[in-house]
Amino acid sequence: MKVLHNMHPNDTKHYDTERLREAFLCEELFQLGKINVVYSHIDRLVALGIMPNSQETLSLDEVIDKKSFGTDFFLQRREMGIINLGGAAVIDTQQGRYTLAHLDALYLGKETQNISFSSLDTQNPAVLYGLSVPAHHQYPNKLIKYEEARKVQLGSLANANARRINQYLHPDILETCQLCMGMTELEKGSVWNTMPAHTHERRMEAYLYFNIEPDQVVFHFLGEPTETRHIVVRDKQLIISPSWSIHSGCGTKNYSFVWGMAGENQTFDDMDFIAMQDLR
Ligand SMILES: O=C[C@H](O)[C@@H](O)CC(=O)C(=O)O
Ligand SMILES: [Zn+2]
Repeated sequence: MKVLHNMHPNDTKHYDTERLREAFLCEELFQLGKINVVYSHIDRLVALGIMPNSQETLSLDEVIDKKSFGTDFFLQRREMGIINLGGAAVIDTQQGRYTLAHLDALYLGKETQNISFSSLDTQNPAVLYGLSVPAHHQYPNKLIKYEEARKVQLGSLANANARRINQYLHPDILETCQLCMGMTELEKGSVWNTMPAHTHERRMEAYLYFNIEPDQVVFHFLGEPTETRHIVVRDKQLIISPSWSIHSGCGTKNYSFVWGMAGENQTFDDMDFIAMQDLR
């Protein structure tokens, strides 16, 4: 398990490229036949990269033992959201079996047990991206198909930021303790996400970029609004963004990303937008 620590904005000003990448970026979350786990001390968010091959089932309990989390099983005091970025997947739990097509999502509430993952298509393995945060109430498990996600159209081609936001774990779709999750798809010819940039003091955010071809990159912008830095991000890499940091990106071509938020509220519109004149 990879552990990422908190960073202070005053320290972050002095980070060089290597140190920035160590603190904010996870380069290799997905490996075929494996479950990879990243533990961030920011809001105790856990990111999981789960890539079952079609021959074997991957069980969460085999990777996350009692010692790593101090509980009898992973979701004893946590909730989790999963979005499938690959081929069809089956997720089995003691509470039920769920089939996820490409870009379907699943919410697993507190106390869900015996979770395992498998791929249905031998040619096209499932790529399951999970986020988990502490939870103190049990809400029902729920499959949210791509078509059922709440759609929001933002930006314009003239501003190179036309994009569709798909909200899966959102208060209008289902109740969760704190986790919110969605996926943003940029239209062809659009390259900017989340500009004008914002912060949200009460929530951290995680960005998992995908649909980036090998010869393309995204420049992810972070830092305090008056002390911005960038990290070059490639396909299926994860950025952890503390609440004081902007989180925005510009690609060499259109791309997609999964965003997830955790913290003390789920009020999407309490963001502090940064005026373009104030960015530095
Ligand atoms: O606080 C909200 C998150 O940053 C994302 O919803 C932003 C996003 O997906 C976008 O603007 O494209
Ligand atoms: Zn945000």
